[in-house]
Amino acid sequence: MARKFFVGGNWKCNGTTEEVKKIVTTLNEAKVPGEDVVEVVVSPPFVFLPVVKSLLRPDFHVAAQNCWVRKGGAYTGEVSAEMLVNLSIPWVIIGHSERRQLLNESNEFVADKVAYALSQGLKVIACIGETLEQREAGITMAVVADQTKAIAAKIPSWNNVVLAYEPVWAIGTGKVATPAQAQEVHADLRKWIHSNVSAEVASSVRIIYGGSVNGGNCKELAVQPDVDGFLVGGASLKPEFIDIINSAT
Ligand SMILES: O=C(COP(=O)(O)O)NO
Repeated sequence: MARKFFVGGNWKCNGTTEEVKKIVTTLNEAKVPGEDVVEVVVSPPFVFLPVVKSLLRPDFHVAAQNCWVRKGGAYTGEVSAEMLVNLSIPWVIIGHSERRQLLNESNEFVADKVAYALSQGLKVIACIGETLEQREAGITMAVVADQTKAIAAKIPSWNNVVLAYEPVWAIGTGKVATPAQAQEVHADLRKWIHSNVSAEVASSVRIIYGGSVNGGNCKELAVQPDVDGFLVGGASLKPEFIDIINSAT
């Protein structure tokens, strides 16, 4: 089954109003393939979601970088899925490794968040990935399978889920996974989904790669059969993000 290429831009905790407006101008002026070829979703910090959404070209979409695990209420500092829906924000990134590590978000907690966000009608970029220690210990597949299993156990459908494999050792380090490393994990993840979810989901779910993707390395990654796109951090704040979008296969 042909899977539409997906390019996400995770702006993380960066930007001012002026800076995000400049990025949006660059995106709006970019010459890129149509939505039938590549799905582009940019993810500014919460505070800039309304302004980015109001200025962004209609064929690109926005995501929040997180949302709360249940209905809003006495949860100081949190942003609920309902609030994102109210702002017509269609996507949300959940389980990014920076949150798993810095805020101790467990596999279960991430899975509950994915399930709740889907239940409110959001589309989810669900992040998984192993640490350098886990890779060096040879347990990469066990770790990402556990992370995926927790999510699979809690969601009724994968229709609105994009799975982002982001090896922690490649995030922000400039040490991108080789095409072979990325393809190996993506293929194993698709096999795991085939055996534990369904053949249909395995062939249709997009598995995207994140971790030091840039304009120079995106093409050799994009041609890998089980790499369906990217979740880009640092480079999504730069004009080279357009090159990454244009690497869509
Ligand atoms: O965290 C990342 C990747 O970040 P970098 O591209 O800066 O490695 N995506 O969500």
